[in-house]
Amino acid sequence: MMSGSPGSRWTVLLPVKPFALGKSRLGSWAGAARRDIARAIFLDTMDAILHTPEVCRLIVVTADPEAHALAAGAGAEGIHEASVGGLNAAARLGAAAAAAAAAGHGAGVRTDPVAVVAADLPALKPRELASVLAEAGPHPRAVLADHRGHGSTVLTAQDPSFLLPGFEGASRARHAANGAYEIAHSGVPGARLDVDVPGDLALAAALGLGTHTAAVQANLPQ
Ligand SMILES: Nc1nc2c(ncn2[C@@H]2O[C@H](COP(=O)(O)OP(=O)(O)OP(=O)(O)O)[C@@H](O)[C@H]2O)c(=O)[nH]1
Ligand SMILES: C=C(OP(=O)(O)O)C(=O)O
Repeated sequence: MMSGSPGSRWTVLLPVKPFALGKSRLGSWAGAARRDIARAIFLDTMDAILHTPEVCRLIVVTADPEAHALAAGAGAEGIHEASVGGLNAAARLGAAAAAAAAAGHGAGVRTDPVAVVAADLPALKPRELASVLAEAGPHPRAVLADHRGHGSTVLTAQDPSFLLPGFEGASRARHAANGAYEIAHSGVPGARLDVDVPGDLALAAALGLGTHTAAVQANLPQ
């Protein structure tokens, strides 16, 4: 749980859409439970990040008061998003806060690297995130492709001022074209498995869901 040890140096930005709006593509299958699924997936993603020793700071960026309360209860920080302006705008808000914190420490103080992590990774394991961050570390910017190879689930930057988020659509190619090093895909399936459609949840279940998502999923049509 965010040890603050000498090896823990990453700031993770975790943007999440209000639970009542997010994961709309699960709606026709999950019905009234869609909100519960969105919340559970966020909680499992956040738990995995908080149990990653290399992470010293977690900033949740959201317009949802419930997500803020859950983040605070878990020991994370929150940044309020005044309007739901998309993932890139939320990532930029978080990166600006991380950059401001670094500036506040004065000249010559090392800037901690930042990683934006998608909040829809219910099979993410701390050892996977640790491995992704270790590989990303030497590169100015780095990207992890999602399980389809089309989108991105993690984007990192050594300097938060140069995160340059280009999520949405074919974001893996966009991030790579914009200079981000492509992180190797082997051994981190949970870090790549963003849940967009019902079939993704079955794929995530095969990898091992976090406890919150597993509990909600048990009451849904299989
Ligand atoms: N803070 C914030 N997070 C966002 C926003 N849009 C998307 N996200 C988050 O970015 C991640 C990837 O987004 P999507 O896959 O589009 O997720 P989603 O919008 O919940 O799903 P759909 O409604 O099915 O498109 C998810 O963890 C979302 O919660 C936004 O406007 N603000
Ligand atoms: C926002 C993105 O993903 P999704 O496919 O989950 O919408 C993305 O991969 O850039």
